[in-house]
Amino acid sequence: MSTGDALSIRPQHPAPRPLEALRREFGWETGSGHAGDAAAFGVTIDSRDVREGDLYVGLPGARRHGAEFAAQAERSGAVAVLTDAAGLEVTATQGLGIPVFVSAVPPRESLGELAAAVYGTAELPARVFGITGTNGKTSVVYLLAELLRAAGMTPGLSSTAERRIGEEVIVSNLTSPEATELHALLARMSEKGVDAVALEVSAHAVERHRIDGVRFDVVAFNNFSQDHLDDFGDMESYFAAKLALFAPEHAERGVVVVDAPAGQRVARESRIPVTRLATEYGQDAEWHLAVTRQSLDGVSFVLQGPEGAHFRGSVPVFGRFMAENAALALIMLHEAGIPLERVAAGLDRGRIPVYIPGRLECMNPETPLEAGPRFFVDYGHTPGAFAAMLDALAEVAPGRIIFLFGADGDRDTTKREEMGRIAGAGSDAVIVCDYHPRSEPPEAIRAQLIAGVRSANHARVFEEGDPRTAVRLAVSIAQPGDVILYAGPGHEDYQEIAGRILPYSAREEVRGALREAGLLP
Ligand SMILES: CC(=O)N[C@H]1[C@@H](OP(=O)(O)OP(=O)(O)OC[C@H]2O[C@@H](n3ccc(=O)[nH]c3=O)[C@H](O)[C@@H]2O)O[C@H](CO)[C@@H](O)[C@@H]1O[C@H](C)C(=O)N[C@@H](C)C(=O)N[C@H](CCC(=O)O)C(=O)O
Ligand SMILES: Nc1ncnc2c1ncn2[C@@H]1O[C@H](COP(=O)(O)OP(=O)(O)OP(=O)(O)O)[C@@H](O)[C@H]1O
Repeated sequence: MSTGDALSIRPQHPAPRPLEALRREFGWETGSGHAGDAAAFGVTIDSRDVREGDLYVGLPGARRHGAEFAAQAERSGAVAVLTDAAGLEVTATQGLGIPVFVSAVPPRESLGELAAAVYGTAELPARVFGITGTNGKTSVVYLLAELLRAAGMTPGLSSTAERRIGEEVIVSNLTSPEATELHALLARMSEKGVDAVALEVSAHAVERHRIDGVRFDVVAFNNFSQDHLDDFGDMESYFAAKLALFAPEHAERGVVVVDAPAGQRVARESRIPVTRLATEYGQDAEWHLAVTRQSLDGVSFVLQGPEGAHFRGSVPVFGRFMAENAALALIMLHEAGIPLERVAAGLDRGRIPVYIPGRLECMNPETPLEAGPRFFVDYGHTPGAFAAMLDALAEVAPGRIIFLFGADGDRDTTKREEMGRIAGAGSDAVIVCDYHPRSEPPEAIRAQLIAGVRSANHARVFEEGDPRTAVRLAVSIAQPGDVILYAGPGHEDYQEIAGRILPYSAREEVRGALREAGLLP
């Protein structure tokens, strides 16, 4: 079941929270109206997501003040508004019939605790797992869910691709939901008997109080490389936002991949106890991972930890880093007191049957390599992800590598040349197409990417703005045994061009192109 157009998943049986009690607990002033004996059943910061009985929180934003939407929230059933002093002024002219409360501290700073109070999620019976890092968070979340299922548990998850509780699914627009959405989701998970929750935690989420009010049993850090410099300004601030997750106010304990200096620094500077994973035996760590076999169809590994803890298994997705993602997820379970033997008992010879939507997803796994190319669709959009994927492919690709990609408009522009350079250095042919140009001229974005590719002075470069044509061009130049990797769109089903959201599914397009070429039935 999908939840249609709703912006958030809500509990079906919310308890009433008297407004006056909330007002006193959080120390709000009454700006206008009276709480009376009204009660809130939910809380949201988005007027478009208001349900009957909600407390609407009008936050200042980059473009608008949320208080501007208070009247709209009232029309949709909000029973009260919470805002700041500036927001109170904004509401003064709206003729509201519901009370307006004013918080002395910026309301965002207490949003997590407020949402936990409204939805009753401050103490959860479920174990909660969180993963942060630049690349691979979504993959780790799906692996966690699969391993928890194997251990006999009922997982719920929140990732860039979707929020999921069993068959109840909502497509996400943020990697990490706002606190109000997150606590509503957790409340619904509790209703559905979820006993383990896997959450992707972006740096934005830590910095913008989106995870406040959640107590993680185990958090993990996998890797760190350039991304989001448009938001964080520099790498140190971006790093600091991720490191801040490793603090007692957020989590009990942590797991850190220490192959690279960033991970070693997280392990050193963490304010909670951490255990370390290394993929090199020389590296000082409690856990070590060794890849034992790999092919285009997946990777097998052995994981060894303290006091004889070990796991031998495989993942049906290629790349050493996928083994690392799986190892990280396994250690997180171990740290939460779920024995690896219990996980193994729920699997067939250690095979983790994970499906990660749009992450190195092979669109034609049945095509014999001697009959045609294999086409993968991926969500990678950072230099770090490109390097990891292309290094991994270099180890397993039987033929040439054809790399198809574009880059986000209106987002971190400084990573484009490096993405192009890595694409050029690691592939035999590169096709540069459009991704989400947004308000930028698409040809200017392509030119930056192509300059990067040419700086590697290696691959053949094709420019084809229309991704539908680019996909077909890739199929037409590929030979049996070649691998085509289309990085960027992953699971997405839209393209954002000049303020318009247009339907576009890379996966559907690739399937169509493969069918036209006789490579899919
Ligand atoms: C650039 C940015 O961070 N924008 C976020 C921000 O929007 P804003 O400040 O521009 O908000 P605004 O449009 O001025 O509106 C102000 C307030 O009015 C409310 N509003 C607005 C319009 C309306 O009709 N009704 C209404 O209630 C909004 O909910 C908001 O609370 O506040 C919104 C509500 O809190 C966020 O949803 C929105 O995230 C956008 C969608 C976004 O793309 N954020 C990115 C940067 C992000 O968070 N990314 C990370 C990392 C992803 C990764 O690692 O790959 C993530 O976790 O997703
Ligand atoms: N451990 C890893 N190290 C480096 N790259 C990885 C790793 N795991 C996955 N990747 C690459 O990064 C891409 C994005 O992976 P994934 O979506 O899991 O990351 P993410 O951190 O969730 O990113 P986002 O928050 O933008 O969704 C993958 O498709 C793959 O190309």
